[in-house]
Amino acid sequence: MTAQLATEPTTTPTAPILTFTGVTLSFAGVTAVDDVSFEVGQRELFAIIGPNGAGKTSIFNVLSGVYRPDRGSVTFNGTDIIGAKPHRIAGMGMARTFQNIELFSNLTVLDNLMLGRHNHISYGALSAFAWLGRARKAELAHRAAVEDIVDFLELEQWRMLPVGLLPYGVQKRVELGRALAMRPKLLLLDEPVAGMNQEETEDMARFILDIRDELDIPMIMVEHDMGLVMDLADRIMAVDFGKQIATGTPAEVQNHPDVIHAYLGED
Ligand SMILES: Nc1ncnc2c1ncn2[C@@H]1O[C@H](COP(=O)(O)OP(=O)(O)OP(=O)(O)O)[C@@H](O)[C@H]1O
Repeated sequence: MTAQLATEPTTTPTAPILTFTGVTLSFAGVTAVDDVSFEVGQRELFAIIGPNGAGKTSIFNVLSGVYRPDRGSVTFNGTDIIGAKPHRIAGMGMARTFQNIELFSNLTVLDNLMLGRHNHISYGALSAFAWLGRARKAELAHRAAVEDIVDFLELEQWRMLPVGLLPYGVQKRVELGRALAMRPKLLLLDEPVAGMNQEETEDMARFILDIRDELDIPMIMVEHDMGLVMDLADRIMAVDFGKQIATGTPAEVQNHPDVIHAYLGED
């Protein structure tokens, strides 16, 4: 991996990249997130688990600025982000993949990845005209960064093909690539292996670990595949009916009586 994919420095090496403190979010009559608190370290793969309707997507939507919580605070890289618009939070370096693939299916892999660079392309039409050389140089740098991602995620054979023609598992990988193209300081993965077969799941697991260990990008992952979560996550938070019921290492969370109860519905 070349320097093209390296992220800019974060606040201090030991400060958490994200703090989520006492957050509550309600929709008419439903408390989707109920006084939830957690922190994510700068090299951490943090997973959020819980049964359907537990509040996982709502937590992601608070993080990425889609919903403003009723109470609580959220800081990202040392900055309070409550009330910030999604594009601003994305511009600060929080990238997200979605449960349902959100790519331009008739554009090629390379073009979809270039769109991920969008928030780093800082020259406007006028400055591009006045500083054509600089703009060209920037364009070349963006192309090089995208080619790095193609190598990293082993997408070479598909790079010039329209995304809509690719197998499902490869499309999910391209979506991950588009998030990486933003040079994120934090990556939110929403069910990264949902709908994948065994082989695709194993490939994705390998890439997620490489992102943490080689690119040093912290991640928050929502995932229903318990085997994957237990294998990959450094720490896990379990939620049920909007409440946080356990937070700890995979072994701690897996054996927690409230987690077993939430999943099995019995003691
Ligand atoms: N926009 C909304 N309007 C009303 N209620 C909502 C809205 N979004 C979520 N909810 C409710 O909040 C609760 C939490 O939903 P959420 O989608 O966050 O759960 P989840 O853990 O992500 O579930 P799943 O695993 O099925 O994706 C549910 O009761 C849901 O019906």
